[in-house]
Amino acid sequence: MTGSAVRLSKIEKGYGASQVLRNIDLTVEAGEFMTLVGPSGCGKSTLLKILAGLDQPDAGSIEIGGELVNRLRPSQRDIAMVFQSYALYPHMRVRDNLAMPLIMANLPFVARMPVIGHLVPGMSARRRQVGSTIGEVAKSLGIEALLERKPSELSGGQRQRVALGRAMVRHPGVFLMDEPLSNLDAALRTQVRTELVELQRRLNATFLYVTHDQVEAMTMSGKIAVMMNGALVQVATPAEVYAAPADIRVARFIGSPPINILPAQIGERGDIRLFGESQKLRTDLAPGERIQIGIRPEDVAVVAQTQPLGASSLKHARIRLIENLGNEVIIHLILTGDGQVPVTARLPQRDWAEVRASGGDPDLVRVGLWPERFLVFDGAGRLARSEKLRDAARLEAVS
Ligand SMILES: Nc1ncnc2c1ncn2[C@@H]1O[C@H](COP(=O)(O)OP(=O)(O)OP(=O)(O)O)[C@@H](O)[C@H]1O
Repeated sequence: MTGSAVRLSKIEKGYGASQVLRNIDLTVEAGEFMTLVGPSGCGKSTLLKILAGLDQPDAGSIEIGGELVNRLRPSQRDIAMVFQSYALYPHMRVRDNLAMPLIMANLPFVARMPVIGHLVPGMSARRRQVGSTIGEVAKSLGIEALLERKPSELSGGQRQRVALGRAMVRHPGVFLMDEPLSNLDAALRTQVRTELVELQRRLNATFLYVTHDQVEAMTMSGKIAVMMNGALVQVATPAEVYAAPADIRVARFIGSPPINILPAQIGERGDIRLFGESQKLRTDLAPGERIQIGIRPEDVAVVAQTQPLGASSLKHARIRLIENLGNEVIIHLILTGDGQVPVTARLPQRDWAEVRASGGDPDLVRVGLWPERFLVFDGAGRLARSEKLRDAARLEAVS
C-alpha cells in the first residue's frame, strides 16, 4: 500500500474579521512524511481540520489522491486523524476501540447491534475480517498483549499506540497528526517517535504531522512546511530549512538554542560590514543597505584569551551564563566591544574543557566568527546568501 498525495491550492480561511489562512498552496507527495511547524496560532490546526473535512475553507481546492474532496464528508476522504488527546473510549477494551472505525465503516446499522447483528446474513464473515485486521495492526504496533485491557490499564505510550492503531485499521491514504506525542514524557516520546517513523516507512503512508517540537520536525520528516501568520513561508528539507531559512522569521523559529542575529551593513564596495569591519563576503545588495547576519550557535567559536584562532573576526566577550548539557555546553556571552551585543555559542564539552584549561580570567573569552558561516538577510528579512546550503546539500547526498 502507498499513501495518497495531498494537494491544497489557494486555500483561504477567516473567522469573523481575522484571516487565519492566506493563499495556502501545499503539496504532500504520496508516501511523504511532512511536518507542519510554526508559532502558536499561525493556523496549523485549522489547515489540518480543513484537509480532514472538519472545517470548510472560504476558498481554494483540496485534492486527496488526485480527487477533489471539498464536498466530501470527513468519513469519505480516506484519511485518519490522530490528535494530541487520544480520545479512546474508556469503557471499551483495546480490541473494541480498534474495531470501532471498521465497524462504523463496514457494517450496516442492524449488523452493529449485539444480538440481532449475528442473525444478519454474511455478517459473521465480515466480523471475522474485522478481527483479523485488528490482529495484524496490533501486531505491527506491538500491542497484541494489551487487546483485552481497558484504556485506564495502559501507560501513556501504550494508549498512544492504540490511538495510532485506530487510525491504521482502515488503511487510510493519508494520516493527519496534530501533536500526537505531546502528552508523553521525554523517554516515551523518543521511543514512539522512532516507532512512528518506522511505521510510516513500512506502510509507505502519507503523513502530515503538526508539531511544536523542533527535534520531531528535524528528525522525522522528509520535508518541513513552516507557517507564519496564516501563510506558508518555506517548504523544504529539514537540512535546507536549517541552513538556508527563507527569511529571518524562519531562521529565528528553527534551531535551539536560537540563531544569533547581528546588525550589519553593506559597504561602499558591496562588501559586508559587521561591527564596522569589512568581511570577506560579497552580495548583490545595494551599498548602504542595513542587513542582518544570522549565525548559528555552533558556528560561534569560543577560545580562551591566550588561545590562537584563525577566525576572520575575533571579539572579546564576557560570559553571562553557562548551560552544561553533559555532551555539549551552551554559553551565553556579551561581546564587550561597541554595542554590547549578546551572542550564544554552543560547543562540545571537550572543547570547552580545553578553553577552561587555558587559564586566565574565567569570565572573559574571545569569540571567533567566519563569514562563510553567515546567513545574510536583506533589509526586508529575506535570505540573500547562505554558504551553509552547500553543507546541507552534502549532508543530504550521503544520508
Ligand atoms: N473556531 C474558531 N473560531 C474563531 N477563531 C478560531 C477558531 N479556530 C481557530 N481560531 C483562530 O485561528 C487562529 C489559528 O488557530 P490554529 O488552532 O489553527 O493555530 P495553530 O497554529 O494550530 O496553533 P497552536 O500551535 O497554538 O495549536 C488562532 O488565532 C485561533 O484563535
